[in-house]
Amino acid sequence: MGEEAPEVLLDNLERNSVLTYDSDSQGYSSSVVIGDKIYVVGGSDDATDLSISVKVFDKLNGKWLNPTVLGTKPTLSKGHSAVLFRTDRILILKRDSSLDDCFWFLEVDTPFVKKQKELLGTEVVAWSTGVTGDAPKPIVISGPSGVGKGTLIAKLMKDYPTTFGFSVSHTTRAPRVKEVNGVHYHFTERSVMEKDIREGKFLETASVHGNLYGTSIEAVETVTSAGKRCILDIDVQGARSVRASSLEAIFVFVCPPSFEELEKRLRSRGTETEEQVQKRLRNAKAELDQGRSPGLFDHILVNDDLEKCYENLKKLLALDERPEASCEPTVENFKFSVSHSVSVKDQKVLIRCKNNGLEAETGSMFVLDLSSLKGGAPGRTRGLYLSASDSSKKQ
Ligand SMILES: Nc1nc2c(ncn2[C@@H]2O[C@H](COP(=O)(O)OP(=O)(O)O)[C@@H](O)[C@H]2O)c(=O)[nH]1
Ligand SMILES: Nc1ncnc2c1ncn2[C@@H]1O[C@H](COP(=O)(O)OP(=O)(O)O)[C@@H](O)[C@H]1O
Repeated sequence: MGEEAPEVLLDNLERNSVLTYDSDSQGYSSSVVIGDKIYVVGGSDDATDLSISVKVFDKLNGKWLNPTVLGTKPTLSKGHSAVLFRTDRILILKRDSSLDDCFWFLEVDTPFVKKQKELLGTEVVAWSTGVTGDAPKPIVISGPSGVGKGTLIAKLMKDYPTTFGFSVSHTTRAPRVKEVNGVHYHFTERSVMEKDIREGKFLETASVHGNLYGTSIEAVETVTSAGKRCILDIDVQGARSVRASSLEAIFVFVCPPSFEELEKRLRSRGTETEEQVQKRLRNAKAELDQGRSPGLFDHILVNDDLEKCYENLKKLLALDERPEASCEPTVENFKFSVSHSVSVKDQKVLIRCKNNGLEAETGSMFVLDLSSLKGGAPGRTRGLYLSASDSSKKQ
């Protein structure tokens, strides 16, 4: 990468505006000026990498910065528009893409990105997929070892396979006999996991019973991209981290009816050595105290009779009223067919779609309302509302 900004950028520095252009070598790129930096989004330097690239140019010292790019990147498209939103993120609208792949946010100065800049000591940007509607909240389930979290989650997944998806954590602990890599956990070497943590791939991590555990951003996105509600089985430290993150979730703590019963279940499961059982029981005492501490968990369930506890879990997830929770788009069969132009006003993005080869008047207009945005990196940006504007209804 050269040290000089492309001419096309320099021409537009003063206007602080978005520029979108076609380039033979790089495909479709756009640049957005924010403060002293220019964010160039689009194209790819590497023919094997099919994701949209991001470059950052520092106007103060005239140098390109090499940003750490976090989150799942959007794939290259036939073009896109880029608009600055709330001074800390850029909304990318991909052309010719379906509703679930159309809206992306490149966060450049959100609280999450600021924190990652401090942690990593580099320039950081983070991608977050935009989703229409208010997707159902993920569910965090915590509780001491042997209390029955896995049993309850397995029942939920079996009864509602299209509604729920399990966030497959990474761990450095050894697999148990019946555990499958990639299904129950991603079993990982400590050195690999530590490297991934440094690279910002995790939503949260914790050291539990002497091993590292963590929820990767990808684990959550795999579930949500499949249109399912994410279930996280994580310890109390992890729950605390998720509480502090932008992933708005429902937090459920599962308690045993007694400590003796917990010990009995843990031993009868037969998956741990005596030494490991002792360690888990010691940790259980602290976890039970923390689980009951105010403000962390929304619900506490006592898992005495399994069926009763399962019914209570379903009730609090409102499954009896809303069996197939979904996040229906507000505009059906939406697709930016060929090209579009955008403008932003009062947290609303006006999108003018042009039909193939026809006059602009025959296109359609949509309004993307961003006033109820929630979430964001790491994870998805929810609460986008798309509606057809009056002029498009006339057609
Ligand atoms: N923070 C965090 N905790 C996790 C994660 N995955 C699993 N755990 C927790 O790690 C603890 C030990 O899990 P595991 O070794 O499967 O044993 P089990 O709870 O006895 O079945 C449990 O409290 C899990 O909830 C994760 O990704 N992050
Ligand atoms: N309500 C319950 N009553 C009796 N045994 C239970 C109950 N819930 C779970 N178990 C059993 O307790 C053991 C531990 O459950 P598991 O789901 O593995 O716990 P966790 O995932 O919280 O470590 C398993 O053998 C499971 O079959």
